[in-house]
Amino acid sequence: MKTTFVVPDDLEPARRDPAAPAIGEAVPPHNPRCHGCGPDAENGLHLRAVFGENLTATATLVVEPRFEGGPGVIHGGIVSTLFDEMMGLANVHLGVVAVTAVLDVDYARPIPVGTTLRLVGRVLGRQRRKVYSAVEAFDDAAGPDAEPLAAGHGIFVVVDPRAHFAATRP
Ligand SMILES: CCCCCCCC(=O)SCCNC(=O)CCNC(=O)[C@H](O)C(C)(C)COP(=O)(O)OP(=O)(O)OC[C@H]1O[C@@H](n2cnc3c(N)ncnc32)[C@H](O)[C@@H]1OP(=O)(O)O
Repeated sequence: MKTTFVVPDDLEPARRDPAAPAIGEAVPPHNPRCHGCGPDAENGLHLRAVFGENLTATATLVVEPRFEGGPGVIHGGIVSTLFDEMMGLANVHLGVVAVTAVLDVDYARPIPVGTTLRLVGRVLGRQRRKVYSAVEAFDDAAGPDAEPLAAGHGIFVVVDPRAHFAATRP
């Protein structure tokens, strides 16, 4: 991976919220209409992630023809959306609401339509209100030791959801 994103070396450890659903359980959608994970989003991605060990969240997704960008390959904006969402879902381990401030994506390989992606989001650590997270996308058919097809990083900022969405919540 060739990203220039810098993860600070003085991150504070992130702690799992004891009230979060157990490891192995589904990550609940944070908004039923969310384009990434919402079951009610008409044309959404409908990501269904599961909580994993070490502050991870994992999901699989088939790259459908409607996700095409270049001929026969996934649109880069879809990868960005998947990455934003998977890191956001991993952050649910922490029991906070954190919105994306920075999203960095390293598109390492073309991803053909029809690929089953295995997506793994992970919380790296915290710095005050900032949550640093990372994400990788693998070809699920390529086995556990395969290199990622794409990888990303994010900085999420913890907000008070009532105040943050006060003006926009329907
Ligand atoms: C609800 C869960 C959803 C999960 C999945 C989906 C995630 C999403 O897609 S969220 C939607 C996209 N994101 C947004 O709409 C956010 C829009 N931006 C904002 O609302 C604001 O800029 C916000 C909240 C990120 C930061 O504003 P504010 O609350 O005033 O924070 P502020 O005090 O400026 O900064 C807090 C810290 O974050 C840092 N920070 C803020 N923005 C950035 C940035 N762009 N780059 C780097 N650092 C940043 C600040 O430097 C500060 O760090 P430090 O502690 O080191 O001083």
